[in-house]
Amino acid sequence: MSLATTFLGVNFANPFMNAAGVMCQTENELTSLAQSSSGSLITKSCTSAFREGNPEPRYSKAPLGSINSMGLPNLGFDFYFNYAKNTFPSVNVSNKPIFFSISGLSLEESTSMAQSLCPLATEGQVILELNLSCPNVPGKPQIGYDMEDMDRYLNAVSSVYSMPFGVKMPPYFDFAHFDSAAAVLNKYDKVAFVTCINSVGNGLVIDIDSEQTLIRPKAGFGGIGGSYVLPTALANVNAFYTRCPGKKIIGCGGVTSGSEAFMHILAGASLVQIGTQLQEEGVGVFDRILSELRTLMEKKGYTTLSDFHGKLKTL
Ligand SMILES: O=C(O)c1[nH]c(=O)[nH]c(=O)c1Cl
Repeated sequence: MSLATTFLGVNFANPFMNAAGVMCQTENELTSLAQSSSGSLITKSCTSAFREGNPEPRYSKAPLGSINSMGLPNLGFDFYFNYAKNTFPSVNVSNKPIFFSISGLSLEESTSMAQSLCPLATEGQVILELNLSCPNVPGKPQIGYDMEDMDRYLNAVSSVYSMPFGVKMPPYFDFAHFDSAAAVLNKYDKVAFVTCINSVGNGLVIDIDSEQTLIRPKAGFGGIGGSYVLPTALANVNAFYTRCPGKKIIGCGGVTSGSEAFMHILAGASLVQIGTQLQEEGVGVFDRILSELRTLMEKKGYTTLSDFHGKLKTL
């Protein structure tokens, strides 16, 4: 029985990692992930400069998951670059790969960061996940919901970034949108993986006792994560898995146990990101879900992920 896998020519001890944004903003959080049982980790989506983010409370647990409107708080590109280049190698006891998330507030900012990151990628130190789906920066619509904008971003980043990279996509809810988003992604061979999904944008969770919203920013509107989004996450994983045959899929959304991880892999995910459940449970979630997935595979007679990867059966 092995949960090891190869992704973009890199070896992973297991398919699990954090979702960008969760437990990955500070050095301590990143090092805690580096020394956890995860197979890899990803840095908080960064902008060129330090960002305070939205007023708190900006994250809340909710009955079936979470709501957040963090507003892209991060320590700035240089911090994460230096972490990945200098600090991470010294704390990376299990030699796990590290992903690097960027989310500029403009095409120029994202392109500039990608260009600066490229040398580290060519040295095999990082894998870029370009975030096209932050729902929480007031006045900045999600790039992934504007096909022409997404095309322009991918064209610009591809022209300065010489290595394979991936994109973090928003959830789509219509076959026409799966088709048009996949058509844009398939124009770019350098887009080697697609991470589905980011939080389901601009939900509203209400506390019936206080009759208030749970978070302060944007009148309480925020990205929804956790069990609420599992069916949408699985659908997006499978929709892009079938529409982008030359690309790998990373699944994100609603993974709280080995069962949901199994579903994501069955739907086509090669790696699996954990967000809300990691935020609520801590890094022990990786040990638990690894054990649960092993037990489930044993029960079904599978010994490797490829035994069931992408093998979802339809009726
Ligand atoms: O508010 C955030 O920082 C945030 N929150 C999300 O749920 N997804 C994102 O991509 C980002 Cl960038």
